[in-house]
Amino acid sequence: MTERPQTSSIDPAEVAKFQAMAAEWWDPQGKFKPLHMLNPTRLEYVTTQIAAQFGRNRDDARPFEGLTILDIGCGGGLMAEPMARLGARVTGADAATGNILVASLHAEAQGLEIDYRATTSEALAAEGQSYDVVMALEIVEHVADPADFIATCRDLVKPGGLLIQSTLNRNPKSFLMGIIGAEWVMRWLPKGTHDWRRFITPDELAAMTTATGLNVVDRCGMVFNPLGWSWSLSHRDLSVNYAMTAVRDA
Ligand SMILES: C[S@@+](CC[C@H](N)C(=O)[O-])C[C@H]1O[C@@H](n2cnc3c(N)ncnc32)[C@H](O)[C@@H]1O
Repeated sequence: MTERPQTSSIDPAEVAKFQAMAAEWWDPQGKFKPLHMLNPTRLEYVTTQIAAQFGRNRDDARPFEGLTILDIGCGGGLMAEPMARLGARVTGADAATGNILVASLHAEAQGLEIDYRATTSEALAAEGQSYDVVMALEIVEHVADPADFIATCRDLVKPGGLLIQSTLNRNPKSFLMGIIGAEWVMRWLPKGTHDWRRFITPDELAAMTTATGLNVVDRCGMVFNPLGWSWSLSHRDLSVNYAMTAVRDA
């Protein structure tokens, strides 16, 4: 583990926003509707990357048996649950205690064993925890210092493991789609959920990730098609939502 001054990744105002919405995590028509819509596409991306890195066959019933996964900033567990169903040993961590309560109750009702913790990346790193895969999905735009947060995530990845991040690009189109479209026109998200200035371009995210010593091996867009009302993966279009995979050298 790299020695760095211990700073907090928490931006209290950001965490308070999610704490206030905690009860709505599992309502597909509620305040997290965009994440519910995006989830199958994110799952497709994440499972493809993990299967490729660890030589697993996604057609198996539980292809990720034996792998440990940390879902940092797990919210209500929208991604933690499917990963547990695929056989992984999942830890879900979130700074908002309300989220962890909702996530734990939901997993229990589903008969899923997930180790949910109200904590932060830096606290887990300080405990010396490490995982085969760290998923940091839609969180880097909400933390106090993205570069510092990514460096802590790197510490949490075992050698040979993966850090998979997803976030929003910063450009005029993402302002139109991510703020005006999603928050003001469609009202999919409460106004103010996102601050466009905190969105991160793929090059910025790749630079911050590479600076930690991780190797970025894939960047992929997640594209909303308003005609088909569907999402798809695209390695050509990273203009709004995108994901990035990085490997820690073995
Ligand atoms: C947009 S939500 C994404 C939730 C989940 N990853 C998903 O995509 O379904 C961001 C989450 O990150 C959490 N969060 C923000 N800052 C955090 C921090 N420093 N440590 C842990 N969780 C944090 C928030 O409480 C919130 O639940």
